[in-house]
Amino acid sequence: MQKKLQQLIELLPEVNVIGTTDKTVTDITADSRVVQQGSLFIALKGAHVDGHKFLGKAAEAGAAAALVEDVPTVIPEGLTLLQVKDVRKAMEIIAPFFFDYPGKNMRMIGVTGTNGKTTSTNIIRQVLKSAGFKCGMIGTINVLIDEESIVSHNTTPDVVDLQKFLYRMKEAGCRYVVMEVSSHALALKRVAGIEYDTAVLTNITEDHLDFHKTMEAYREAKSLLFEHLTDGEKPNKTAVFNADEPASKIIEARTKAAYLTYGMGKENDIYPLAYEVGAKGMNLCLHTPAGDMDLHLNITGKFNVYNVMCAVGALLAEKIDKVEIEKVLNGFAGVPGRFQLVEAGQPYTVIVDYAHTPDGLENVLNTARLITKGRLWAVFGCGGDRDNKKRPIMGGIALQLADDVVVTSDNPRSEDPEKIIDQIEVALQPVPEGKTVTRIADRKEAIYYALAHAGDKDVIMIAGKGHENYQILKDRTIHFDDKEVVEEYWKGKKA
Ligand SMILES: CC(=O)N[C@H]1[C@@H](OP(=O)(O)OP(=O)(O)OC[C@H]2O[C@@H](n3ccc(=O)[nH]c3=O)[C@H](O)[C@@H]2O)O[C@H](CO)[C@@H](O)[C@@H]1O[C@H](C)C(=O)N[C@@H](C)C(=O)N[C@H](CCC(=O)O)C(=O)O
Ligand SMILES: Nc1ncnc2c1ncn2[C@@H]1O[C@H](COP(=O)(O)OP(=O)(O)OP(=O)(O)O)[C@@H](O)[C@H]1O
Ligand SMILES: N[C@H](CCC[C@H](N)C(=O)O)C(=O)O
Ligand SMILES: [Mg+2]
Repeated sequence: MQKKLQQLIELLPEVNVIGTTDKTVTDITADSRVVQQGSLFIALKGAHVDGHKFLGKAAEAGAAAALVEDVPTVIPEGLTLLQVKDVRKAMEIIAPFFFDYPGKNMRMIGVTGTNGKTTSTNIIRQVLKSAGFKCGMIGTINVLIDEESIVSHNTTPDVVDLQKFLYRMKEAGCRYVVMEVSSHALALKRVAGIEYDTAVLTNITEDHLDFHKTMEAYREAKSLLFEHLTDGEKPNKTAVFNADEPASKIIEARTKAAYLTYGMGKENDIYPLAYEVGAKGMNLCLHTPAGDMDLHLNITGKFNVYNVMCAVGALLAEKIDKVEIEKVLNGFAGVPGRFQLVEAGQPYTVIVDYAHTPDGLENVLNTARLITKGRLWAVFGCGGDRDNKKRPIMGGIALQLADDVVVTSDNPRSEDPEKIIDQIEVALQPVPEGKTVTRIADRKEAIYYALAHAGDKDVIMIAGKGHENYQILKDRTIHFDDKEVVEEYWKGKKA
């Protein structure tokens, strides 16, 4: 992929060019560490550092030009500067153009909502693959360029990385892309230049208020996916809504696209005729416009009934065969770290789950209660540098729904772990008779405590970090994996 620098300059309405323009741009990036010979380096002012600091490094690495807001006193030799008022706006224009708008050549399915995106997108991808389509996927755990897996840093990457991934997917022959579209991505326009074919809403519950400030602003960000669905040239757009999510009605009124609804009520296009939740799976009979589906799933919980309906909605919007959907759903093994049972030879049940929001925690504890014959344990914490309003709410939910609560650390990031726990603990008192609350900041010790004190019939829910194999501390990131901690404990016990 390459473009003449002059072509990029012509895209920008107001630009001050310093240096020669007769150059070829071979790549674009906002990270000086990956600049190659001929790259256009985009200097972004980030939350931690100003990308303008790295103009020298970019030039040394061979950058042909740089997109900047500020012109340095000493311009690195050989670097052409494109000075604009707003680098982010310019980047939203340049990135999709540079990669020839790859989203136009593939069917794009975007899934937004607070919880359930990773689960639903994984189901959708597996069905599309099984139906014979090469498929790209972008989400919290990984980016998949057909079968090639790349570990994710964000749920939805920034505009340049996103367009680069889409380009690689197009080159790999992908017919479909299914992606998680986070509210950050919508608010920060990371998805600029993408025209979706099918847009899906899971739910909107409390999270990310550090960023959006109010639930209304959070909903408005999610709404953008649907409001802009019919912009552009692609035909046959469909929105898929969770009718049990109150925000759906508001958003529905704002989209001009045709839509499908799913929910518990019979007035919806997709609804359950019956379901039965078990420890390791569930039976689900689903009414759909393509006929009833008889499903025997390896994932469980009412929240997963919603995720299945959401995925089925997207797949039917894409006119995928019902038989194919049923076949794949019946074999779907679940997503790592989502209600994942850990088998380490222990007498009780241990579940690792990614619940890091009040709604997520409530759902998984309610589901776990259905399969608990003894006491229900909740081991959890809350992430640092994230919405702190959710902390006492999650504390209250844990105390209400579990018998034994062990409050610990999640990813403390730059915050003091003890102070985060203080904010959760506000809601962990008074402790009702028959329940216990234990505070252990060290996550490994907290998990060990639950493992050492649980009875044979108990269920231990270790929530918040799911698939994550790291813990982000103030000064460093360490290897940490909830599942491994459980396995190590039991290995030691048996030795
Ligand atoms: C608050 C936020 O969104 N931050 C994102 C932002 O980072 P930042 O502003 O801190 O960047 P920075 O470190 O200050 O660097 C500024 C610029 O200098 C560049 N740089 C930096 C160092 C260097 O040596 N050379 C260099 O060029 C960086 O590449 C960057 O372009 O730009 C980075 C690169 O695109 C993102 O990875 C990063 O997401 C961080 C990791 C993050 O935690 N984001 C969360 C809040 C987020 O976006 N979450 C949503 C929702 C999650 C969900 O609910 O599923 C998501 O979509 O992930
Ligand atoms: N439909 C749902 N409704 C409520 N909670 C859910 C739902 N699906 C999953 N959960 C809970 O949320 C957790 C995260 O699920 P998942 O990873 O599918 O969501 P996500 O939207 O991708 O999350 P993230 O925004 O962090 O990427 C699960 O581990 C479970 O606890
Ligand atoms: N995508 C979410 C994941 C949170 C996971 C949890 N373990 C935490 O660190 O808070 C976020 O960045 O807010
Ligand atoms: Mg996700």
